[in-house]
Amino acid sequence: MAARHAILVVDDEPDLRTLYELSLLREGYEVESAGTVDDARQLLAARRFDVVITDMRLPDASGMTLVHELEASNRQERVIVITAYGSAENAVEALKAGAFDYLTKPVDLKQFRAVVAAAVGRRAEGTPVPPAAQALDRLAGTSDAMQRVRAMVQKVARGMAPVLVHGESGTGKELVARAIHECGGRAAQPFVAVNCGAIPENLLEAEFFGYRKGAFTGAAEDRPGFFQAAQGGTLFLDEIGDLPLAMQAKLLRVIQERCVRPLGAVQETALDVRIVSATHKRLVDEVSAGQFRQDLFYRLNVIGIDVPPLRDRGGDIPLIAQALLQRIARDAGLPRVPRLTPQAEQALQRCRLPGNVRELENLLHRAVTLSALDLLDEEALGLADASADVAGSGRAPEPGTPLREASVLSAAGEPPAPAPGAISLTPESFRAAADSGALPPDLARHLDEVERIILVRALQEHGFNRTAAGARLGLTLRQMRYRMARLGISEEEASDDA
Ligand SMILES: Nc1ncnc2c1ncn2[C@@H]1O[C@H](COP(=O)(O)OP(=O)(O)OP(=O)(O)O)[C@@H](O)[C@H]1O
Repeated sequence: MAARHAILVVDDEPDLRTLYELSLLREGYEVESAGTVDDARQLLAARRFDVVITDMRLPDASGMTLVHELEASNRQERVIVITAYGSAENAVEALKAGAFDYLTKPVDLKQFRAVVAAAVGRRAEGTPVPPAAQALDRLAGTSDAMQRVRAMVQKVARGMAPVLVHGESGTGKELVARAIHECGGRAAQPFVAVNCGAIPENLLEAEFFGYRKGAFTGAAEDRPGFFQAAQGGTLFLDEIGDLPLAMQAKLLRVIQERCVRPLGAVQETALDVRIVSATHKRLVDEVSAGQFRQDLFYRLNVIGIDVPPLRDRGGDIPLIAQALLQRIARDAGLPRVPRLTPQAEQALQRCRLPGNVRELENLLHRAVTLSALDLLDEEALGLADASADVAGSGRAPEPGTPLREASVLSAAGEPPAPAPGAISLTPESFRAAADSGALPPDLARHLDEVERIILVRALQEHGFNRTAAGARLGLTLRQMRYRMARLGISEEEASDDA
């Protein structure tokens, strides 16, 4: 039986009030009820509740008034609003104003119990959770933009409202999503991150919703999908803009109905999952172009958080670099955390980093790997010649002058690129590269770097047309997009393709 959490029910219809009360009492909650906003105010003035469940339409005022008042007075109560069928705008407005969650009339009692349990349950579980401050601290930077992002994270973490994080590749969208999860009441529950652009189209349903043994050829056993895996926690849908239209419709249904039916199953399972999605695309444009469902956009984008590109917060680079170096040193088991010389910090701030923080991270990783020194200068970063490459200039790189890329390649033991133009990497040149020079201390990262260089070069050769660059490398557009996203290659330059 649930702990004695106190719930206030506000509804002017006596029958409904009784229905909610009975249902809650049966779950072991302590319940009080009110028929008007004014009655509710009096009860709230006399004591604290854990949850307030309020109808939107009340005789003396709107349920929104209560949401606003509780929010303004910093009360701890979580508010669940009950909206009329088909009034999604009200639900969105309530979530934006700080409501924890909403239910639509006619209220399904199973869902009602699940939403109330979510509102009170997580607090009671007592599982140790990482302190919220840690999650926020991982988002380094003191710029106004980052402070705004952190404030938003803290604000939205408390509720269930779907959040859409927007920003260029590598800006830290996933870090923001994790911070939302860790700062909220779901921190002790799973955080499941899914790259929507990376899953082959024919597997999407099975991966998202799971399947039962025998549902299709090869389904040898029952398997839960991402939704089931995220039960009680957060599902992070990265690159949501890459989801094919047919799958968007299915996703919308699951989000609306809050239950999922695995392939081959008869029964649906109720879901308690918070959705945070991310995209580098302007989804509004995708909606106009008919590439993204408007109704799904509306569902996902209840709260929007914009993570600005690194060039717009260049002043944060030293702090972010320091945080990244700490992590790199820890992962590599280094006895001391390498530092940057002031000149190296300045060079980094002048540097064009289209791949944003991920590119900065790769660059530092490379420097730490290749330099035995604790103090990293411009040369160690491969930026000695890059001083003219001004951050924020918005200039496209000169064709054939991928400064950093060329320096990596030679550092990794391959002959430097003859600029301009591409090198054809024959099996022999691979062999030569692999045979000469030091063995990489981290093969996966080394291969990532090589892949990145090749992709960037192909993109440059093909005027940043991803389709053509992909075709040149034997990759489909989908594979190309995924690889670019994974390696933090800016889509900004590449987005003008056919
Ligand atoms: N403000 C920051 N402080 C410290 N590290 C950061 C910050 N922002 C991002 N990072 C780090 O940069 C890397 C890229 O971040 P993340 O994966 O969150 O970006 P993303 O926008 O989700 O990328 P993509 O669009 O390619 O999925 C990660 O290693 C992350 O930890």
